Amino acid sequence: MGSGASVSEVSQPEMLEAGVEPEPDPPRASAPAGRSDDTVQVDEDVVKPDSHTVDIQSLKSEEIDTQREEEEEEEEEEEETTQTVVNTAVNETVEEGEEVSLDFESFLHNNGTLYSCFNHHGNRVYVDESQKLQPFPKDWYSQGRFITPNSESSGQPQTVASSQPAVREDDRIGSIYIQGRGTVITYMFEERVNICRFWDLQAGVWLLLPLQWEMNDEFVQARVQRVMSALPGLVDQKEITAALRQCNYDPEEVISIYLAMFGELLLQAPPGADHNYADLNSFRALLERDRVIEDLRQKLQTKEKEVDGLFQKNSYLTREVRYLNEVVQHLNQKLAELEADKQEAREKIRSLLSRRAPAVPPAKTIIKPTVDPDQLCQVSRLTRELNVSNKQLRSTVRQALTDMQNQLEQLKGSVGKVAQVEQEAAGEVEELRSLYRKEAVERKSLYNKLLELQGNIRVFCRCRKSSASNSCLENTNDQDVVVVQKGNKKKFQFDKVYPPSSTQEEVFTGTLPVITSCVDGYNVCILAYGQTGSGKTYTMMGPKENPGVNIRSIRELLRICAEKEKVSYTLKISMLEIYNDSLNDLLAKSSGATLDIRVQGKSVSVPGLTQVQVQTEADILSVMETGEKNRKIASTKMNIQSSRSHLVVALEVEGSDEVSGLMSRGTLTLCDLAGSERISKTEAEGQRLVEAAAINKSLTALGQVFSALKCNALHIPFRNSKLSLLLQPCLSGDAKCCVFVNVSPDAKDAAETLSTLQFGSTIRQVSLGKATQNIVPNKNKTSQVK
Ligand SMILES: Nc1ncnc2c1ncn2[C@@H]1O[C@H](COP(=O)(O)OP(=O)(O)OP(=O)(O)O)[C@@H](O)[C@H]1O
Repeated sequence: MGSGASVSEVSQPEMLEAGVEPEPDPPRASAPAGRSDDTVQVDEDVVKPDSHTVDIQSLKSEEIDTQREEEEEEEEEEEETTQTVVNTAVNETVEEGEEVSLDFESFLHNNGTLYSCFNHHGNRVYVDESQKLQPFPKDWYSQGRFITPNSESSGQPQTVASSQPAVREDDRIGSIYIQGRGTVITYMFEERVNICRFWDLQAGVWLLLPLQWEMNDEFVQARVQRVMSALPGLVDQKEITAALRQCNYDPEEVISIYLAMFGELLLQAPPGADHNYADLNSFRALLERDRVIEDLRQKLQTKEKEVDGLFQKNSYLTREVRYLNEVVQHLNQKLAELEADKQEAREKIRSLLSRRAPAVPPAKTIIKPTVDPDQLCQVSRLTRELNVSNKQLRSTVRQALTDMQNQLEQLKGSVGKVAQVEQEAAGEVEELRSLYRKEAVERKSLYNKLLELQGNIRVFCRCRKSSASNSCLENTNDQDVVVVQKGNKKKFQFDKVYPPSSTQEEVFTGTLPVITSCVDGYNVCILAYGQTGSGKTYTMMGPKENPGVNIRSIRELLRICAEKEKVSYTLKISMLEIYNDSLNDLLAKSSGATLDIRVQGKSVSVPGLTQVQVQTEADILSVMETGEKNRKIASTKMNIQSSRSHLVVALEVEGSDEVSGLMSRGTLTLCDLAGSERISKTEAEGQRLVEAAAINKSLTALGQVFSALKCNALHIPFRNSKLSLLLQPCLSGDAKCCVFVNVSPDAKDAAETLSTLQFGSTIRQVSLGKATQNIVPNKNKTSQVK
């Protein structure tokens, strides 16, 4: 709209950008900040031809007609009313932050005089020759015309009606019902700079429609849904609405922009579809990190393949060398044999020659040769042949030796090259590994930051199933639960509210993120709080055929451990119960010995507590079964009910990373608290009274710890009970905690339900300090993260 619109038009986008919802009160008309002179001082500079209100009149001409009729009916009061308007306009002073709407116009009288006018709350005044404000006379409407900048430039004078800009076909006029405000008329301007606005009857101007209101509009909702269905990874409806505004409510344009920015990542729903990222930038950074890690992993795989190829080539060449060595050896052997043959032949010749030349008889004695000349010829031929073959053999062997030597030299050269390439590849692999380690650590820290943003303590409310027709719970939705007690209603908010119809699987899903953290080396605790019979044991342990959080979280933990091939994990389980403020080891071979808690600095331990090393789910189930059995035997012996004690199952997870050489140690503590109940209500006596008092004392101490954490007290009273002391590592700085507050929907339990929800509400306001990872370098490994 025009510059005559109120200051609220300027301030609204700032509110929307900051994600602040405006007050539901209708905006009041006021002067724009820094333009307080608009109210009274009318000088030539300020009073310019302007028709900012005219388009409004065209849209709402009926309203103006009605207004005029009313004015005629009140003709007697006209003088007085107009005078009041003038006085108001003249005397109006602008307080800081107050809004005034003034619309400036020029009126050309048929007598040729141009008057500066302005309109305040539907009342028009003009500036007369002596620069004084006068009420605009009614008969002047037929004695002149209002001039707009357009009509001036074209030189075509216009009537009041014809100066109103037409509403284009593409522009959309609608209405929306806003609670506390009624139905407001909305208008979506086609120009990109202008966004959804509504007509404020009171202020008489078009105001920006707050983003939150706009999200209620069916037209906008349909487009938001279109974007969300095309991009399941995009979950922030406010962001989508803002993007739609920027794209002139064109969902296809929004989809193509997001796809161009984030690729196909947004085509898949984020892990945990009910997950709402508090900080979309963290989510994007996380996705970006994942992409980098994936690239690095692929690079690492390529390099490893290259190294494998080189190793294969190397072993092939080694085999070749070995074969050639064998050939050389064989040829040497043959040469030796030939030498021996040659020697033998020589011997033979020598013997033949000696036989040919016998002892010389005395002179003149003619001795007939004893050797047959044919034989001799044969021998000499043989000798010649032998000599020739000997020469050939020598040259063949010499040639073969030279060839082999050459081949050996070549092989030596390529082996050297292979070694060099291998060395280079090993260096690259090491570099990639260190990058991978760095990225993995960074990813973990980002994941952890995400959890920190969501809060290190998450509180869930689970409503038990009920057969009673009277329910004290109503209006439950995803995060809110309302308790009705004696006609009074009280609403509580939690990270998630599980209605009676929720399944064990759905309830477990809420705890998934913290289980991943336990494997990464954080102390993690899941505990159930609530009155007796509200479903704590059902939530934590559950029946065998439909197990609860305990078994499911252990299963998930084992699955994550198995997934990490390069990390070897050692798991140890312990089980204890706290009855009447004393600790009983449920896995001890011999019963009876009570345990104590030792505190050293920040570490809390139970000396003498049995820890059993486990590997599989079956191992864990069998250990837990033993613990449960021991708990029952002990409770029967002492004539107590097992549910009158707190049960604490702790699973210690120690990981050793082969690649990074780092050691991590996290603990998953699963705690089924004894039922909170009022002694007066149960009318407990004797042993039962002592138990109830001990339970209440320990739960009160736990409540005091949460209250102290809530107000960041310097002293946190962990030592007030064994329960709170034992849970100290799960509730102080370096832990992540999920608390289930279990409630009964029965009307008769309304008081207990209310107090349980109040307890849960206190916990929800606690934010633990920054969680720290229990990671140390593995002493057996030399490599560490740099
Ligand atoms: N969500 C549920 N669906 C079906 N049955 C349930 C549910 N929650 C609780 N129950 C049933 O209600 C009864 C009481 O539940 P449970 O023993 O878990 O209560 P509890 O809070 O652990 O009590 P206590 O403090 O005495 O140990 C059990 O029979 C259990 O099977």
